Amino acid sequence: MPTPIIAPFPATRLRRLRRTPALRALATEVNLTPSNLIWPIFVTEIEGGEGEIPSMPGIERLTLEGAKRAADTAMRLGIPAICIFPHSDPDQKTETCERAWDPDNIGNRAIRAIKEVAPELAVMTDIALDPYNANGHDGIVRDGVIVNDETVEALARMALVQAEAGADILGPSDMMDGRIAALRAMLETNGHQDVAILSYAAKYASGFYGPFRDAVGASGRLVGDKKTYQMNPANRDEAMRCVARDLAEGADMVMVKPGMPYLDICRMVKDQFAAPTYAYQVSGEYAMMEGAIRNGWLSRDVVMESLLSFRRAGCDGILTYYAPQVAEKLA
Ligand SMILES: NCC(=O)CCC(=O)O
Repeated sequence: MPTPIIAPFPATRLRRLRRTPALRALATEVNLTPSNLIWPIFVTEIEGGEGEIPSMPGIERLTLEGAKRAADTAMRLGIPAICIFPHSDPDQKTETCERAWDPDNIGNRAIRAIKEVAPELAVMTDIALDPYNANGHDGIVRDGVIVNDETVEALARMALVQAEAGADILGPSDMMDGRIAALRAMLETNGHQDVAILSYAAKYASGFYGPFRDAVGASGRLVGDKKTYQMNPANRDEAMRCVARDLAEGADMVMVKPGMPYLDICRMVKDQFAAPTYAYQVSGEYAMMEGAIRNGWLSRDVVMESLLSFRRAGCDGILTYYAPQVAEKLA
């Protein structure tokens, strides 16, 4: 970091450059544009499953038709990517999770539906078994243990069908060891060498995911917690090891998740690795802000402020449920 030279007061008056909007514009250090945004959406296959998610006011689960409309909106607003999260039929969730690699599962149908109407929009996916797992875990559970290597094989199959359905960016969010290498090898050997991987590299075991689990219908299903695979919120060095490992295994981009409570990690990752770095402003962060805004306790300006904090922390982009609202404002 360069050391700023400060002449003694009154030669230096830092307020000079804050005096007018024009001067403040000239002295602005980071910006936010729609191209910094990835928009996570929930797509349901359940009859009547669409509509507002109570713990995420203003956010709806979409039908396939709704997902196509969202894709049109993203294109119109200059949002470069949509990320699909499936709300799948609870009766078809199993302990073996085979629907995760069914080409006709709701996630893969949504990829194809979006590509049909907006082929230029980048489609990102989620790679983890939880939407299709009877016990709500991201991996296969045997005798109460989330088994790593068998899960990684399942994730690689899931990756292949998503690539075949037309995904541009795969988002492994499972936190198993060795999954990036396995996905990369699966893509390379099957002619999908140009499909990108945005690794959920530093994903913490966080209470801020609560509303997301309501959104995808996983609440109440999870047996135990995810602490044997997601990271301890107390750890920083471990995040660096996770990111280094995922980049070395072939990740093209990396993510820190959640976002606002982990801005220190975002900054360290960007400084250390200079790779495309993203943060996920997760459902609980959305719920906190939106709940307070709707109660009149905070002004809506906090949304932009929160997103600028990611840019200041070095993030190239942000996954945020506020993407369309913010892009509309920036237009
Ligand atoms: N893989 C997605 C999550 O685990 C949660 C995201 C959120 O809470 O918004």
